[in-house]
Amino acid sequence: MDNQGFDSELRTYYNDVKTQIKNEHSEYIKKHPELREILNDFLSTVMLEKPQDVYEYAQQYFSYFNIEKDKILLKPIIISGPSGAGKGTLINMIVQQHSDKFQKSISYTSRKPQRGETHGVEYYFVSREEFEKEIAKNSFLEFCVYQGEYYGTHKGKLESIIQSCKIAILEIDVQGAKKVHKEHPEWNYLFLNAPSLEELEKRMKARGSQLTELQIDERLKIAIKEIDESKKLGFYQNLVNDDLEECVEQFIKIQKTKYNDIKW
Ligand SMILES: Nc1ncnc2c1ncn2[C@@H]1O[C@H](COP(=O)(O)OP(=O)(O)OP(=O)(O)O)[C@@H](O)[C@H]1O
Repeated sequence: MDNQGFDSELRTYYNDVKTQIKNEHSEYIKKHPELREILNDFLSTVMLEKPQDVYEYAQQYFSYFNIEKDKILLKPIIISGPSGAGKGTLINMIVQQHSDKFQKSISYTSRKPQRGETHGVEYYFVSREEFEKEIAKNSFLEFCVYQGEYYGTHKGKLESIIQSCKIAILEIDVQGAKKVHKEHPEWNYLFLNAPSLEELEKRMKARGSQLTELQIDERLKIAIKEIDESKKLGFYQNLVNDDLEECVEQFIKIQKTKYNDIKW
């Protein structure tokens, strides 16, 4: 390439950056002799076995490093259900009572925190720009726009729950769950409902945040649609939240049958 057009100051700058990166890299390699070992071993076995599909071979070869002795990675649970069914209440109760087994997956959102909300508790509150950067990096398992704001499940955050050997619980609406199911049909999907539409309406009205009659009507219409669609999808296990204590018990009973390789 002809470098003559380069401004000399810019060239010096680039050279400095290049040297700096080179130094950083060699320092890192010096600190991690295992890197050379791993790569040498990998190349040697590739030369030895000469696989047809090197990508597939590499995937299998390196998956060995994920296996920690006795470490059991548990499938997440996706909970959907109409507004007012008690998803949030149920999840909080489960996580409080069984903190050794379950952990709530906290979503990212671009909306501003409301009074009393804390970053990392209700949501990870990020700016719209940060959220969009993460979308570009394909960091979300699923995301949606609700009332003009982004909401999504960050793969990295979810992975760290899975790696801690806990069952991650994700609250995701039916549309989001549909997307996740396409990628992970083996995960567990639970549809929580109130015992009746009347009870659903009662709970919506009883909630702190005052909803207008119109908003409640709107939510009930969406609820009917969601209940209908959940039945058609066929991958949900149904759970009715009538008495909360009983619902928690029922939830645990279901999970005992699904996760029988852990101590209950
Ligand atoms: N078993 C129950 N019996 C009576 N009330 C309940 C029960 N479970 C939850 N509730 C109440 O119903 C209301 C809605 O609960 P919650 O906010 O957990 O619902 P949600 O499904 O998470 O709704 P949204 O999707 O709108 O956030 C709350 O006031 C909660 O205290």
